[in-house]
Amino acid sequence: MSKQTSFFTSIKRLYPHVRPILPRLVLGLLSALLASVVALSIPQVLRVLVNDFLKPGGAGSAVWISAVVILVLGIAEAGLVALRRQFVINPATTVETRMRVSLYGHLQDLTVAFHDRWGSGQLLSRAMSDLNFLRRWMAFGAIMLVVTTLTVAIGVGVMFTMSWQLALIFLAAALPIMVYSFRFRRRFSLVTRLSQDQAGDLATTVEESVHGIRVLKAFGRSREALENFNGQAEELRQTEIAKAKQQAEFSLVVTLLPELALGVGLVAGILLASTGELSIGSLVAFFATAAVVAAPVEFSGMLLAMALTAKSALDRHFEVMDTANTITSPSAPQHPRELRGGLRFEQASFAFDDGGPLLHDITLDIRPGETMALVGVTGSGKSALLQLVPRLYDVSGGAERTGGAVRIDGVDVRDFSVEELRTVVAVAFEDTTLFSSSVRENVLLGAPEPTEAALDEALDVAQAHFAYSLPDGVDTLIGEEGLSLSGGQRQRIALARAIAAKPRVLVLDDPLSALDVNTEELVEARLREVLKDTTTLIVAHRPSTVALADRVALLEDGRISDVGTHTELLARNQHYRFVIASLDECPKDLDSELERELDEMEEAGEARR
Ligand SMILES: Nc1ncnc2c1ncn2[C@@H]1O[C@H](COP(=O)(O)OP(=O)(O)OP(=O)(O)O)[C@@H](O)[C@H]1O
Repeated sequence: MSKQTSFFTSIKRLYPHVRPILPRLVLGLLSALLASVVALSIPQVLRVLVNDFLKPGGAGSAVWISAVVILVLGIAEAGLVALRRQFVINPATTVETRMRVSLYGHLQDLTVAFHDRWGSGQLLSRAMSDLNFLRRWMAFGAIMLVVTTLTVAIGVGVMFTMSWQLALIFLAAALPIMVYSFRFRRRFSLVTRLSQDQAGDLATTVEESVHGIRVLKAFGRSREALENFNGQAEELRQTEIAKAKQQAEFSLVVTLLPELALGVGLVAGILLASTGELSIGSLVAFFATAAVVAAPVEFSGMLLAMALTAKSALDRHFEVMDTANTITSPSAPQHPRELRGGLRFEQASFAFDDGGPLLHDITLDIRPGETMALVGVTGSGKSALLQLVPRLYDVSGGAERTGGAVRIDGVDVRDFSVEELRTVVAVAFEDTTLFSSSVRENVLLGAPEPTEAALDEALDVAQAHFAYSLPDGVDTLIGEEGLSLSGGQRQRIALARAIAAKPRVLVLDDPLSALDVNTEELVEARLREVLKDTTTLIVAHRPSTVALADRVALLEDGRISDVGTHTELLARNQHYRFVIASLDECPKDLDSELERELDEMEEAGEARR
């Protein structure tokens, strides 16, 4: 949670967004203000009517004229209120949309480490309900707060001109209201922020359970999920009740005190009128004005609550917007003299924000066009290491660059422009994400030339021919809103996406894990052809994936402990044998496998001679 800021410090930050629509907001404000002035002038018509005409011998036509004037003023007031709406609604929705788009853009820029820390529901509630509330506040709450304050100030001024004694009684009632408002502001700020955060957590729970619905059902946990949700929803309900109670208490005070003042004022007014110090017309006009002033005062509880909620929504918005993106392009990006795809880790170290050191002193050289498999026990940091290449995470050491480096053709990946780096490097993860669009758009997402031929080639290499048989072929909508694909199908589309990007460096995180053995063999055969010119770093969880590689790097205790061919490592590295033995479908007898591999190599050597 961010540090506490004052109301005006927070609201001031809205100004750059509001500046373009300021003229219309001012027009809206003027309309509302004029509506209040019109409302305040109605009692003055009454005053003139009572003082000058409602007496024996007074002109009867004056009553009709007054009625017509009051009617015209009433219509003018209604027209001005409608005009306020007209002026502000459109621009306020524009501000809301722009702020939402800039939030979305910033979320796209922010690092993966940021997204690891933030629950999706918290971001969702900021992008949707907080900004929605801000729009309503700009279009209504903020304007009415200014108008109300001015109406009360003008109204009290008018009341003073009519009777300073009665006006003082009203002012005396305002003092406790001000003290109470101050206390209310502090308590309400806390509770409104709590309710927004709880709503965000609730949204995260909904999102998680919708995504995990199969697991919840399969493990029969739907009931527990419901109980957990119920608990969270109940917490939010309690907070909302606390909010409503505080608002109700405030409304009680701001309604009761002016009414009390009205009662005391009535007695004092009659006394003053009986002594001739106050005319009957002024007394009537005073109370009519007091009624006009009391309405916005009673309204002020709601307006204050709205303003505090808007402040809290803005604070939540800027918590995200103020988070700096630490993975950015340098001011003077560098390019390799010749892009060949040589990938080098130089004493690279890495730790997740909330974890201890995971990788240290990683040194590994992958030649241009070489395919290197990365093998290590589960949790050893293979995926983390891969993600350093496209800078999904940066090596440790920050700006001082004390945590080693990852280089492509000699250039530190931090010296590339991020856009260029991500065209040089393409990735496919085991856990695939497809977007709600067609197969074609998913596959050609990063393709330099999004042609039909590129699509066909990528689908062919990834053995994703099934895409042509989908209801609308490659134009079938897939992803969350589209047709559900099997795990293996999804992986093949994700692999096709990485291939279609035609990268110099391909980073694959066990991308074949969900394929059956036959399909995997076919994909591997085609991949071998395609990978000839592409430097590839591939996490291998299966011996068959290891077989795809020219060499294998062994990740052990946070460093690369050995590099060599599969056969070399089998022959000399005990830990490698242990890791291979623990992989799925591993050959049970590694010694026989080693002998067989060596025989094959010997035969191949003799054949060449
Ligand atoms: N976003 C994260 N924040 C903090 N810690 C993480 C994060 N992702 C992974 N870890 C931790 O870092 C360690 C290495 O994770 P990583 O996924 O790189 O391992 P791996 O070798 O790829 O594992 P596997 O073979 O099971 O896929 C694990 O202990 C994991 O719990």
